[in-house]
Amino acid sequence: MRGMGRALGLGDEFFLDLVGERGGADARFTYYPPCPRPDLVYGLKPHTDNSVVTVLLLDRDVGGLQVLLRGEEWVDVPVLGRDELLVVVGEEMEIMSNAAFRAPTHRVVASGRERMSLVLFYQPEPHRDLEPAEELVGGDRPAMYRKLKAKAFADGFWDTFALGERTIDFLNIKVGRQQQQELQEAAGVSV
Ligand SMILES: O=C(O)CCC(=O)C(=O)O
Ligand SMILES: [Fe+2]
Repeated sequence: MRGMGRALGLGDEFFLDLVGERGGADARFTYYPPCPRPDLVYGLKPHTDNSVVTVLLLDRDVGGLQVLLRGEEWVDVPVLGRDELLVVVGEEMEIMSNAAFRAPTHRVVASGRERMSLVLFYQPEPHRDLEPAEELVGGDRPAMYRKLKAKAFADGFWDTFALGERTIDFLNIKVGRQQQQELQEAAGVSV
């Protein structure tokens, strides 16, 4: 997260300060049993993560994780035969960064071999407001998401996952063009 703040010219502590010190991380350990008909089912269906960032310890031997590129092409995350950590941007970072970073859709395809992964979903402190950082909102880049509590966002995840939607869409957080103009006018920014 330090690198992400630095990449946007906002300093190392920027995102760490926004999420707070007591945000914590949910851990998920997933065992994917060998699947006799991998052509019929997913290991894990397409989704975006409900996190600021997700850190995955991938199975060192068996692949299956794929990322959707440009909304059309599934690309395999390579298996390198050693312990690898992969950092995935979550939807909460997409909101905080005003879409400077976007949460990628990803899935796990089933295979005939067993597979394991260990995943940590880093969360903001639940009482924090989740909203585009004002440093990343300007005249030519209006706020793309409206404010809500981090806890309200986190609570939306399982319904969202069941429906196969993004939490941002399910909770209707995206701000339309008209609303962006109103918000900017209220903030005294000319459009
Ligand atoms: O098991 C994996 O490699 C990915 C797991 C994942 O995307 C998730 O738990 O959200
Ligand atoms: Fe995921």
